[in-house]
Amino acid sequence: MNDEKIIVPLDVSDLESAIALVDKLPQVTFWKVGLELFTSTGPAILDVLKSRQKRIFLDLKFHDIPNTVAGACRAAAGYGVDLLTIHATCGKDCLKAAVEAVQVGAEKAGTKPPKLIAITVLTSISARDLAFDLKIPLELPEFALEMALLAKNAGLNGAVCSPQEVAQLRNTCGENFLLVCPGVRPSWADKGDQKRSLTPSQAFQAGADFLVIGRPITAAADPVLAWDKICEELNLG
Ligand SMILES: O=c1ccn([C@@H]2O[C@H](COP(=O)(O)O)[C@@H](O)[C@H]2O)c(=O)[nH]1
Repeated sequence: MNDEKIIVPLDVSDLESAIALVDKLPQVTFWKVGLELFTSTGPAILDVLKSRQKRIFLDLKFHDIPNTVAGACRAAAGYGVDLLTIHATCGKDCLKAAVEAVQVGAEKAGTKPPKLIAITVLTSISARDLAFDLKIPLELPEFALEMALLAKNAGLNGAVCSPQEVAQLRNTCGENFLLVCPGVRPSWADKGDQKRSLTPSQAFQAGADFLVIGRPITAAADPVLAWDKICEELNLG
């Protein structure tokens, strides 16, 4: 295991702040670009990250009808990013269309297709939210597993899941299915809106391939110190 397994989100609203964060943390090799930054500033940040030889997780969480999602996936695959997200709850037809679309988009742009990974159940959703607000009749771990299997059977490369479900998904979906865990919190960090979290070492031990850790680092008084503390706790060099 090494520190390239920790992905840090650039959850800021403008390009200047994003670049400042990237420059403040040169140790970070894998950055996540999500809805806030991409919606406010477009793809410019992707070129900045590529020019600094960073890996990119484009976390746009597509969720729409198959034709629309396929179009978005074709476009996103052309950016030459490493990871791309879609919600598993788009359904089987949509997931299959997305799998084909990333290949087509990447080929047209002459780039490597991104690994397409499906959101199972957002880490900000509790078991109570799922049952009482979303009216899903399955227990949360079972629903997360069903979403991961739907994605796997549709040909996706992996899933995004909470560290609390990662062991079960690893056991069922196998070693080659990529499992990326947000909702990770060191014992000293505030949980914020994350409702199903574990610590970084617990998440890796449970079988995560990659962790997404944002505010414990980016909102810390000293982000470099917070990053070093997490790496130290994980014995990473
Ligand atoms: O289920 C999900 C899917 C994506 N995310 C994203 O991960 C980061 C987490 O940031 P923190 O500051 O560590 O909470 C954020 O960009 C989310 O959009 C998630 O949290 N849960």
